[in-house]
Amino acid sequence: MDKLQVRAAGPLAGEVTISGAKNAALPILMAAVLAEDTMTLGNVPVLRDVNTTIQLLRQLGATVSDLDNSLLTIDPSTITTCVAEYELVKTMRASIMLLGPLLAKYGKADVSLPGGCAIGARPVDLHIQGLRAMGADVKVEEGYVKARMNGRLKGATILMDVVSVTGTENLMAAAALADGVTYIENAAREPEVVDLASCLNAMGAKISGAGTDVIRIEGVEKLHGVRYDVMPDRIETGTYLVAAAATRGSVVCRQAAPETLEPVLLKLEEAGAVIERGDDWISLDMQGRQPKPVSIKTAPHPAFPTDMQAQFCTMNALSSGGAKVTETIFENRFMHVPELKRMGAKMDLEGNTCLIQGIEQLQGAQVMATDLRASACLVIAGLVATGTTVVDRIYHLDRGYEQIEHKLAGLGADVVRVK
Ligand SMILES: CC(=O)N[C@H]1[C@@H](OP(=O)(O)OP(=O)(O)OC[C@H]2O[C@@H](n3ccc(=O)[nH]c3=O)[C@H](O)[C@@H]2O)O[C@H](CO)[C@@H](O)[C@@H]1O
Ligand SMILES: C=C(OP(=O)(O)O)C(=O)O
Repeated sequence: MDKLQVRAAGPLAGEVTISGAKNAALPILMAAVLAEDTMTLGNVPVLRDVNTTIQLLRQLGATVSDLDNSLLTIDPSTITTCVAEYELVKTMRASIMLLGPLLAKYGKADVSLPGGCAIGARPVDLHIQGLRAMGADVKVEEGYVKARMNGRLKGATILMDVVSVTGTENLMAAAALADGVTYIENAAREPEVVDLASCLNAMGAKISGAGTDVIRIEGVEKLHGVRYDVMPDRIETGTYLVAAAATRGSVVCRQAAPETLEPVLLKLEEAGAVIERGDDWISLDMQGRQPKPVSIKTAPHPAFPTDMQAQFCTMNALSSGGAKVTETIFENRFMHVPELKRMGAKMDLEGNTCLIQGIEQLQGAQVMATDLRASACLVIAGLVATGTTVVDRIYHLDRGYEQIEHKLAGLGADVVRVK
């Protein structure tokens, strides 16, 4: 199993090119199922989750090219089965986003239940309720969500009890081919929802309101293939910005989307970073200063993203004072805290809040990555720790960060992958 060996090498400095967003690429790849002909997707990140999605689509019978220079073609017209098997689904929760598109296009879908994961139970009840509201017969049997619809789904008004990103995406994609108008109320407003809506609209869908909490989808009979470029990854961008801040360094993120990252940039400024932004770049400069503590509370967009919480825990652990980090989205997303404590961090959990007292330096240790962003926060910790930090189980990291060791090395970090 691969590990990352990290040693402190001073402040990070330089430029890093941001990849396409995992959380936009995955729903867009799954929504390709809705097209009548070939989709050509650009800026697709080379990630384990993208690879899993390619395998899932091929298992359905779709003709999918190999990922070449961030380009991927998907011809869904060769699909022969609507079953997404457990073996692949269990490795990636986002597989549930095949449910809506398969059901809308073929009238049936059997998608394995993804199960719980390290950060929380993550039920899919809202996905199921929404499809039922559109007239589908949906059962959970033998570990599978089995959905059936005779004819087209029917437009409906769906009120989401909880703001759900993939729930909104699944239902929006399904409604694109429904008969009539669907309203999704209390919809997720994340930029990745907007990117999926833009892709669907380019395919011929009639979606308005994406990015607000009410999305209107006027169903159409058919969608066609298009060429579409996936948006930049705001969480990858935020991770490199925090890595630079924690090391008291500087970084320029190229091919980024600053407008998708406002809550993170504001908190980095509060930490003392000098931030500048252009159309597609963001720079951060700590001018050698130790980060100031910043308290955060995660919540749905446009508030502070849960996917940046772990990285901010590390930055606060190295800050000049005390901070409070509150997680409101996932019930178990502090698995990194005991690992950071093994590196000498001063932090304590009280319910869904982590109380952190910053110190000057952490100590290298062997640590275990438990989920994607927890892994990233441990790598950042290693960049400023004495001695060597070995981060185990980095297959989590490979789900969401393209070539992290090469990108960090480009910024002057001493990070090596060991087999
Ligand atoms: C592939 C992808 O885009 N993943 C992102 C997506 O995950 P994902 O879409 O799975 O997360 P959700 O937005 O659905 O989860 C938000 C909350 O809603 C709850 N919930 C969700 C669905 C449901 O049917 N019932 C229910 O109760 C969840 O348990 C959680 O407490 O948004 C999360 C929150 O921004 C991010 O951390 C993930 O990186
Ligand atoms: C939790 C995440 O992803 P997923 O929903 O794919 O598990 C994440 O990207 O931080």
